[in-house]
Amino acid sequence: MARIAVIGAGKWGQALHYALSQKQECLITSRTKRDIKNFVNLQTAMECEYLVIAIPAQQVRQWLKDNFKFNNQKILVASKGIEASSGKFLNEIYEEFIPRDNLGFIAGPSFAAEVIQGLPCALVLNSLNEEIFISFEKFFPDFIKTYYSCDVIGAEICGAYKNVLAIASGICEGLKLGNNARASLISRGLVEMQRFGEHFGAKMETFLGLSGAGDLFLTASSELSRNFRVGLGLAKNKTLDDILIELGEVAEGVKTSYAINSLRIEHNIYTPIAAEVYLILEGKNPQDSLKDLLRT
Ligand SMILES: NC(=O)C1=CN([C@@H]2O[C@H](COP(=O)(O)OP(=O)(O)OC[C@H]3O[C@@H](n4cnc5c(N)ncnc54)[C@H](O)[C@@H]3O)[C@@H](O)[C@H]2O)C=CC1
Ligand SMILES: O=C(CO)COP(=O)(O)O
Repeated sequence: MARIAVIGAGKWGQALHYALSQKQECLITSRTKRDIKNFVNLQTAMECEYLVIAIPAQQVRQWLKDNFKFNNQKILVASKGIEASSGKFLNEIYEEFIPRDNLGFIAGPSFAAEVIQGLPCALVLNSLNEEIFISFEKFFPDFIKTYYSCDVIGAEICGAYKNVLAIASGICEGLKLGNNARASLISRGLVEMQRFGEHFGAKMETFLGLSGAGDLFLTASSELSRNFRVGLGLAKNKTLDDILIELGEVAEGVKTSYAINSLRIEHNIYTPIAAEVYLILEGKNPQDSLKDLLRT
């Protein structure tokens, strides 16, 4: 009987399933049946001792309410985002259903498209309980190097915030503002997400490591990123609806922009880039955002 299963068979779930199948049998399940080796129904997957959950952040609460039965499973959360309706971080939502000692969170630069080809990558497994890291690290294949961190909130904020900054970077690219502008945007973005994280108790070093700078540099500089491509579309004045239909996959930065906008107002945090991304999603002209960013 397999001990580990991936829940969610989107791009990231499938890539993690490929990686976790290298050393042992790994099951996978999703809402719709897929033609993937070791695809099982949800009930069978849920019987595994170790679960990796890769469903979009905005669906997590409802999915847990409707489907999850806690049976002392150890869980790695693979999603990156903040719940827009409540401004809650994913660890807060999961902890409403599962004891925190059973939870871990994946962070770090990791395009699914490269992981599924077995290309080398480094990930951080974050948990308040180091035993979760010790349990899961042995499942990962040789082409993935895993690191441990106990900074769950820092990892959560890095993974969510960098998606919003990737939208900003895609806009910058789409407007053909040049390499200088993009480097400035990314480095100011890193300072901004660090400031946001500090407010919520994140460790500053997390922002300079794989989870922060690593994932931000990756996502904010490549068309492989869905969030970056949303930015490219916005710069071309496409409607958000058209961009998301064309994308056909989740771009977490969109809803997370709304969550960050509510949190920055509620907690009075200075987040100029995320604020402009939110306004552009609400219809502001990107050129006007640029002028405002250069002025403030
Ligand atoms: N694709 C990537 O390179 C990476 C993605 N992630 C994160 O992983 C999460 C999932 O992303 P992808 O798999 O790439 O997205 P995707 O758009 O490829 O797939 C999303 C999956 O979630 C499932 N899903 C949607 N609504 C659901 C619901 N209500 N209940 C259950 N399942 C539902 C879909 O059926 C689909 O299988 C996101 O939070 C993303 O930020 C993290 C690291 C890398
Ligand atoms: O999180 C990711 C890589 O680490 C994937 O980013 P996108 O969701 O923007 O494609």
